[in-house]
Amino acid sequence: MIEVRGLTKRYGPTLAVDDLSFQVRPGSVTGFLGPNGAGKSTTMRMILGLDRPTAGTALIAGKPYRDLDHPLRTVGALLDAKWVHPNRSARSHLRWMAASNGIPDSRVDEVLALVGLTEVAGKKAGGFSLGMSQRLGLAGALLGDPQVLLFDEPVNGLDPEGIVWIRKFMQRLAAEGRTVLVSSHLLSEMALTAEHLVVIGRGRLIADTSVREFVDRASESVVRVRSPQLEALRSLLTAQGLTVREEGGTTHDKPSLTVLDSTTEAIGELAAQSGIVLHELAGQTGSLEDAFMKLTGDQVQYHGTGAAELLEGFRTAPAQTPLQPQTPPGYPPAHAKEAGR
Ligand SMILES: Nc1ncnc2c1ncn2[C@@H]1O[C@H](COP(=O)(O)OP(=O)(O)OP(=O)(O)O)[C@@H](O)[C@H]1O
Repeated sequence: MIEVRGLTKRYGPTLAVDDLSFQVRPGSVTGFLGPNGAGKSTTMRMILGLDRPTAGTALIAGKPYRDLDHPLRTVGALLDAKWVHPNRSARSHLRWMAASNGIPDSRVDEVLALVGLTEVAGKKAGGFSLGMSQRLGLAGALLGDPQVLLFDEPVNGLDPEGIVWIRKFMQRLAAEGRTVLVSSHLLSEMALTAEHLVVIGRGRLIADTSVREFVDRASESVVRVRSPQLEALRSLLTAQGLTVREEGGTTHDKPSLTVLDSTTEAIGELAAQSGIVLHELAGQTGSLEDAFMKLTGDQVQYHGTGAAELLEGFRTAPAQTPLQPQTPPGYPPAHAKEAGR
């Protein structure tokens, strides 16, 4: 279990994380979703004791990271997969990590097998592809067999095969009863990976909801309707206060109306009462972006930005910048304590 309460981080004039509260429960993958710069990495770094909050607390298994007796046995994290000594082999990298955390050597070969790196365990990690580096990072996160796992944009830059592998791996870890928090700026990826979503924008909580609910909101909202009496239908619907948009009307596509925030039942009955003939009446599965827009309208305005601008961040987000410092928890052991945090 991860519990974040009133978490706030200010970097000079930038409020990176703003009074954020949420819980991450065991047994399912929780997606931590937000556009680039929303504050996901900062939040994760505070949870992992790598950054000190300006206000608020982040607890893992009921304690701040710095108070954990065995950090690596409690929480594992994959922040930056390229954080390895390039001349070390995968096995010696993990052995060094295990030794400095009081974890028996035998666990190293177990985790190498878990992530499918046994055959290349003796090879220098510096020559690994991004996908292999991600697996090595995962092996490191799993060394202490922790119940809580955090992954920051784990599929960034991976090929489709690597993405599916990581996704299934995270789901398996959750199915074993672990608490899994995974950040992403991609709605579509999270819809496939996570069961629960914590959505943030500009450092603030926007939604804390199941993926199913999130998707349902999208599918409920839009109805497409065609009629030979399109103008009469449009007047009828707008008189009811509904938002109506005309679509199509090209040689390939007959004109239709898209009605927001209504149902096929309501529109069918209205049309029947007015004697309007319908040629098509279909509930449309809205995109996740539609659901996001619906869900965030007010909060987005609160931040003084348009929903479209925020969504633009989801669609055209540039590659993630590396985290600073690039140090996973437990490296070196009790480093947070030594730093006096
Ligand atoms: N060390 C730092 N010093 C100053 N500003 C920072 C620092 N780290 C993050 N920020 C700022 O805090 C805000 C949140 O950044 P953060 O990296 O947490 O967002 P994010 O959601 O993880 O996005 P990304 O996916 O791009 O990493 C941004 O405006 C960023 O520029």
